[in-house]
Amino acid sequence: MDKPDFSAHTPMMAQYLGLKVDFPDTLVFYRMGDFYELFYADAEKAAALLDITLTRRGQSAGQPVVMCGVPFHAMEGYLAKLIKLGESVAICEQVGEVTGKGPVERKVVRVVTPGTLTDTELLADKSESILLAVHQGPRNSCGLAWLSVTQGEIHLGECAADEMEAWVVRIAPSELLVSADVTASFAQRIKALRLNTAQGVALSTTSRPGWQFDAALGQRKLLLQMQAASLAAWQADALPQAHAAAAALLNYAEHTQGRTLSHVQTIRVQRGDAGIELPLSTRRNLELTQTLRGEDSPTLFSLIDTCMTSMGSRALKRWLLEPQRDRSEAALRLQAIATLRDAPGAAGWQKLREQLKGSSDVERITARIALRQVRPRELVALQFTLQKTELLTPAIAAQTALLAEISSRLLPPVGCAALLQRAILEEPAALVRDGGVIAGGFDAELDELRAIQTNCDGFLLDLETREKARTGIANLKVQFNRVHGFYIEITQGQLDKVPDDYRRRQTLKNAERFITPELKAFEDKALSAQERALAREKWLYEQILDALQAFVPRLGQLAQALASLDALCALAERSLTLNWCAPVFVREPCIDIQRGRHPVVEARLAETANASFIANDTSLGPRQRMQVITGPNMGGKSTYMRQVAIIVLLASMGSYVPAASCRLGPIDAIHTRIGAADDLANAQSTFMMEMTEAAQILHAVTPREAPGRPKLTDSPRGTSEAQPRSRGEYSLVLMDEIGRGTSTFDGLALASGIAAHLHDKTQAFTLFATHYFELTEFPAKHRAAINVHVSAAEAGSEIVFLHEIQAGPASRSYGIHVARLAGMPTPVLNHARHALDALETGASASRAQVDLFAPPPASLDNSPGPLESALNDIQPDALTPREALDALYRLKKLAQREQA
Ligand SMILES: Nc1ncnc2c1ncn2[C@@H]1O[C@H](COP(=O)(O)OP(=O)(O)OP(=O)(O)O)[C@@H](O)[C@H]1O
Repeated sequence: MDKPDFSAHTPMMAQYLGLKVDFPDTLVFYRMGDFYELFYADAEKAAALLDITLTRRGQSAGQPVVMCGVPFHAMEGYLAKLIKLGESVAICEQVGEVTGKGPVERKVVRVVTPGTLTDTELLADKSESILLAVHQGPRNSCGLAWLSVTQGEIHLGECAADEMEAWVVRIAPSELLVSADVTASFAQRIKALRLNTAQGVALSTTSRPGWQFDAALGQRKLLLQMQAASLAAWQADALPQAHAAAAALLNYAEHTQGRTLSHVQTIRVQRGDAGIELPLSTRRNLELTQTLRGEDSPTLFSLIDTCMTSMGSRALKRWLLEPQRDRSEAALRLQAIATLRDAPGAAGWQKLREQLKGSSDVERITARIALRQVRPRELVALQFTLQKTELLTPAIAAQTALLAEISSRLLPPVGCAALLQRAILEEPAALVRDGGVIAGGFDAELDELRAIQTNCDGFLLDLETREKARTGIANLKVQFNRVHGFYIEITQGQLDKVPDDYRRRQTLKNAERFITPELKAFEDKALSAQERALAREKWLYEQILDALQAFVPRLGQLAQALASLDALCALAERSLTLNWCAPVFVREPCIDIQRGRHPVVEARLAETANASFIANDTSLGPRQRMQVITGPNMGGKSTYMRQVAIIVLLASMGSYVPAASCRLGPIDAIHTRIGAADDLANAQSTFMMEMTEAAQILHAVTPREAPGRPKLTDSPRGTSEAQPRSRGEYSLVLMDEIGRGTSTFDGLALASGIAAHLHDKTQAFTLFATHYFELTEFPAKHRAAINVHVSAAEAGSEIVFLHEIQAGPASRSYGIHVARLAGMPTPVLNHARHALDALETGASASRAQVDLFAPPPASLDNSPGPLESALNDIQPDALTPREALDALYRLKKLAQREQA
């Protein structure tokens, strides 16, 4: 395609605009000396986003040039900010020599986009930055391909088009590629996608030309990437929709990196139904990686992640978020954890963790080697890790199948560490640009060039002594500065002694600076040696990168092995520190937990209140599938339900669990509907949210009478066989307080309808917490449901939460007691008690009209209020003066509250 004519512009702006044409939607950082400059619309956008000054300078094509700039050495910080805001940046460097004729040649060397980050500074240590391509296929089919540029795997998947959103949300990409040719409604759905953050940020989406989403092209690219003749080895050969997505994905990744991704050498095909279904609402409600407020801690992940390396943390997060229905991998992990827990000495988890400590991020360094972006210090860190790893391998050899496999991959590639040790200085400069990277003795030519520089000092001292003697000037000095090079400095008073062969270089206030033919000859040699040494170092570094390419596949395997070992050791450590037990997988459908605990609540109680967590048992099976849970607010219903889901999830990922024992049958999904936070961003009311989520669950949970979960794709050629649900497989459903967002009768009616559907139709294992007492009658009519309640005891007018799950329905709700604990003013409580009595009597007297707003009789409440109780509790003789003063303040506060 012909480029537009920019001849009316200055040569520099014409060059800029010529480059910009290829990056219309990307901010172009145009290198000019020590700055990256942005022009015109890019400048206006960047100035606003980065809060930097926008200026107008000179004219081009008769218009002032609008521009802004950032210093080149501070570029990373600005880049990070822009990427976080979802922008992409093309970095355009000077690549040619200064010729004096026209602008220096420039080229875009790298494009940084939210989904293709490789810079250590821009990436979060513990999470991947994922690039996802989505392809809208024919007949309601959809193909997906995704990767993290710093990992060695490409993932493929196919699904029905209406499942697209669920897949995208689960993959949680940083950037999404979509064809410019998708239908308007598909484009609209993509636009509506939001990230899983507290604010629900819109996804960064990049449109790519339609022809890039081509199945045949994708297959060819994948074959080339894998250097294989068939994709069958990865079971990835008959996925045309995913291949089409892969074509666009690889093309874009290569385009941004400026080269092929030679380190990506594995394909992983994800079948939608191979994993335990873990919808976004479940991840959120169980606070797996983010709290409900959107913070990173305290969460289940922050509790279990005691990994020594960021590779380990990332692996652990993957295990947690992608538990599999097939439990063989989890069983292998459990076996390995058991061995690591008990193994003595060097083979035990403590010793291994000591060895893993301080290991570098081999996975990301390997990717950066393949992309030729690796920095000298990362290579030193890699070498250090490789040497440590050599010590690790013999320690864990062949204890269990998984550990044996890890140990076989842990072998560092032969010669890699030795090459790095020979080639790179122990403490190299940060960038090759500055020199000081290649070790002495690695290259004779470099050594020679460096020797000239090192001998410089000796030569200069020698020259100074000789010239002092020749001229008789005792304070003569031979020196160097960057601007003027070498010179001999003579003070004003001594100028008459200067010999004839001295040539004046510079005049200062009190001195003159000279050069001699001998010094000039030395200067030429020394300065050119420095330049040549720098050029030689850059060249050698490229040679080293070439040599390292051969190690990339083995380094990739090593990284995976280190990550798995680290994650297993962390789980071993957690199991011992937190007193967790090994779950037992059984074939028959059941969730049998004895003395189960909620690990995050338990940890928080221990930390903040120094209190212990009350353990509870759970028993669910085909004959007892549903628990209707009642009891006071704050009694622990939500905690109990969540702990069951968390234990099931931990077991399914292959971790020990917070319980005394746990038997677990096959589980295919965990669905949750727990407390609704208003989704104001999407203008949904609490009740609407509640009903939407409940409806999603009822649709998603597989009815037991159906043969299996719906197939992933309707594509006739799709091979992603839906794994039929085995007879023993059940979904776990948590329903918390459904129906509370509407009027009592509506809510009760809906809650009982939902309970009946879950019991009769879907037959899932269901924990159903409710504040509708009427629902405690549900088990009488539904054979597989039972009543349980969280216990509480009354002490006078106070309530004590026992947090124990007991058989049978709760006797009463204690709502007013809880309101009192929350500091509700006494008059309101009195009113509420009166209204409650009236309601209860009214209900028993066949719902006679109750006046909720009638004032309570004056004598209704004889029990002491908070102020009176506090006064009664005080024993003046037992108080120190300080305690007495504190008590006085407390009473005053209570009195103020009552008056409020
Ligand atoms: N088993 C337990 N042992 C100790 N403390 C617990 C236990 N369960 C819950 N708690 C404590 O009680 C608090 C309230 O628990 P939770 O939110 O589960 O109650 P709830 O019955 O669901 O209340 P609501 O109906 O108001 O939502 C928790 O934050 C925790 O501090």
